[in-house]
Amino acid sequence: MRGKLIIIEGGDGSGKATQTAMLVERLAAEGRPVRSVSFPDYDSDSSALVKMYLRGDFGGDADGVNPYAASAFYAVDRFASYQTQWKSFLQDGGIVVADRYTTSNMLYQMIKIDDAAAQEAYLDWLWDFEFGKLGLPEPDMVVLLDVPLAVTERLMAGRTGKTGGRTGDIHEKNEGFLRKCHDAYDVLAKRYGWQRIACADGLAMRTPEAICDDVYEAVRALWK
Ligand SMILES: Nc1ncnc2c1ncn2[C@@H]1O[C@H](COP(=O)(O)OP(=O)(O)O)[C@@H](O)[C@H]1O
Ligand SMILES: Cc1cn([C@H]2C[C@H](O)[C@@H](COP(=O)(O)OP(=O)(O)O)O2)c(=O)[nH]c1=O
Repeated sequence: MRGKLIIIEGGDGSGKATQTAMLVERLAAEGRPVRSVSFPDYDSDSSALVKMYLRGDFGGDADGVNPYAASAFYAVDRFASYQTQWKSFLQDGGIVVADRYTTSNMLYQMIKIDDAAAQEAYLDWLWDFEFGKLGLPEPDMVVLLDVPLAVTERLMAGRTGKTGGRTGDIHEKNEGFLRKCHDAYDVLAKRYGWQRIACADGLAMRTPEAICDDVYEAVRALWK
């Protein structure tokens, strides 16, 4: 029987890597077969075009890079990861916890499009492309780490990019991007029924443990 695919989604620095690791640890402690994956898969050659994109090789302004092309770079990176690393694990009943997934394309690429009807068309295309045409598995649950914009900005200060650019990737350079992302959360969380987890109390982050408790509670519904 197929296992479960759980996505941990959120803005840059929202705690995805932290919560992914904590959730995996908790599920493993219950004796469940579980592993994590992370996208982009920077360790794999399949992320080459994503790295070129984030470095600015197709243009230093992310808004100027065709969202369909950029989506395809990330989607084929996921395809390579799925086929070579975790397809059989999931199909044999394993639980896969993913730090980012198709949901990140929904967020970061959709916001390059201004027109609402064109955004809808993009989302429909993306769903069909990744889950239909490429045959990637649809998530069983998407957990959105909900961090207010002001808190995100504070957390991100001082972080450096992972893709080799001295000042971070082209998304991080684009200030408007962060705000647009937060606005898009609402739309996407409602449209796709994502589980929102409040990660801050006012301007302060809640502890990773408190957030993990809420993530775990949400995820438990998958086995009820
Ligand atoms: N609940 C939290 N409160 C304070 N700091 C946190 C919390 N969760 C994560 N962090 C820290 O914030 C930074 C970004 O976290 P990380 O899990 O790498 O986020 P992401 O994967 O979303 O970029 C790290 O330095 C991490 O230790
Ligand atoms: C996985 C994925 C990431 N992205 C974007 C989100 C980030 O801005 C960028 C790099 O992802 P990531 O390295 O996870 O960013 P960060 O560590 O800054 O949180 O790629 C997409 O646009 N589509 C995708 O499918």
